[in-house]
Amino acid sequence: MWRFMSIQNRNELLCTVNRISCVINRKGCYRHLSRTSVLSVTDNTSIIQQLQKVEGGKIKLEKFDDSKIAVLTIDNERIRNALSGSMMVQLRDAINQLEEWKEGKGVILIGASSTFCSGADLNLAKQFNSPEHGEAMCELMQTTLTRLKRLPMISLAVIEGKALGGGAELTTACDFRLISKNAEIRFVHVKRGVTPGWGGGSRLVNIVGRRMALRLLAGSIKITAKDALQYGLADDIISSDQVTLHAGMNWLKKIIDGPVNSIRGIKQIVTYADDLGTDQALQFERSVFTTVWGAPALMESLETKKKY
Ligand SMILES: CC[C@@H](C(=O)O)C(=O)SCCNC(=O)CCNC(=O)[C@H](O)C(C)(C)COP(=O)(O)OP(=O)(O)OC[C@H]1O[C@@H](n2cnc3c(N)ncnc32)[C@H](O)[C@@H]1OP(=O)(O)O
Repeated sequence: MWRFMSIQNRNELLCTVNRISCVINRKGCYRHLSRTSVLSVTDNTSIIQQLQKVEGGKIKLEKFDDSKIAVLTIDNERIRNALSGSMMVQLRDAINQLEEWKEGKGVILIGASSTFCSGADLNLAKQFNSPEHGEAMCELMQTTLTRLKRLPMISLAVIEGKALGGGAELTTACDFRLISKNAEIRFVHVKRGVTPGWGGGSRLVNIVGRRMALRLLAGSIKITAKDALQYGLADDIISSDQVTLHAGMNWLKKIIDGPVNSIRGIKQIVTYADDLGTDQALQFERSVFTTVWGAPALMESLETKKKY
């Protein structure tokens, strides 16, 4: 449960989200005071260490200081960018780094080698098939993806090729989705006799609504680019003559053109509104506003008549 706590002083706002306490400062940056699990207190450390031993592939994080956009690449070409155990842990570590990147305004999630992600590595599912392993993997992935969704920068999934099972779930952890003309998203979980477990089921309801989510999940319906746009799952289609990463960068740059404090503040306001009741969200919005009102970006724009 989210709990607004107090304005520390004019410069800092202290709040807690479940067991995570964070402080938001005048620059719109936040830092965690503690990083315990968002969703569970179960100590799954040893199981996560076992999962981590299922190696293969990598998660690459690049931060571009000029555009203030980071690119997270899912790279496990041999098995169509399926996530090995070590990649799940690397994804968590990359989110740690992004939380510390105070200048960042945007983040792109993309797959290497012209495809997005074919879900969890099925070899991992074969080796670690107990409910305890399922619980530990879900906790790791849900916590990581919840933190991705709540980053104070705007996130975009750029989908080329296939996003299947857990791969489809990953796309739902981003604020926006761009999909290339021939790409496909499919929640294939029922075909494997399972359900979503990385938080994608719950997030899908928020994105497309309850009835459409039921259809897409239970029916394991193949979602083309055109369908995704029509269902509100994608925000735009990338035409075949465009390089997908460039198209994603250009699309995102238009949204994050404003000053860093405003962009990060807005993302946090929207995140809180999404997770809190209206009263708390309004209170939080007011509190973030006090960190930008009278701050250098506004004063400079008043002084020089500059518009961002
Ligand atoms: C919580 C998430 C979790 C869940 O609970 O649901 C999951 O995500 S489970 C995984 C769900 N995903 C799938 O079921 C996708 C399975 N893969 C495919 O359907 C196809 O491979 C593909 C992704 C459509 C690509 O087809 P194609 O281009 O024809 O290539 P191949 O089929 O020949 O695949 C090449 C190579 O990759 C291996 N592969 C693909 N996906 C996975 C995966 N998820 N885990 C492990 N390995 C995967 C595939 O077996 C081939 O290997 P080789 O036979 O050794 O060449």
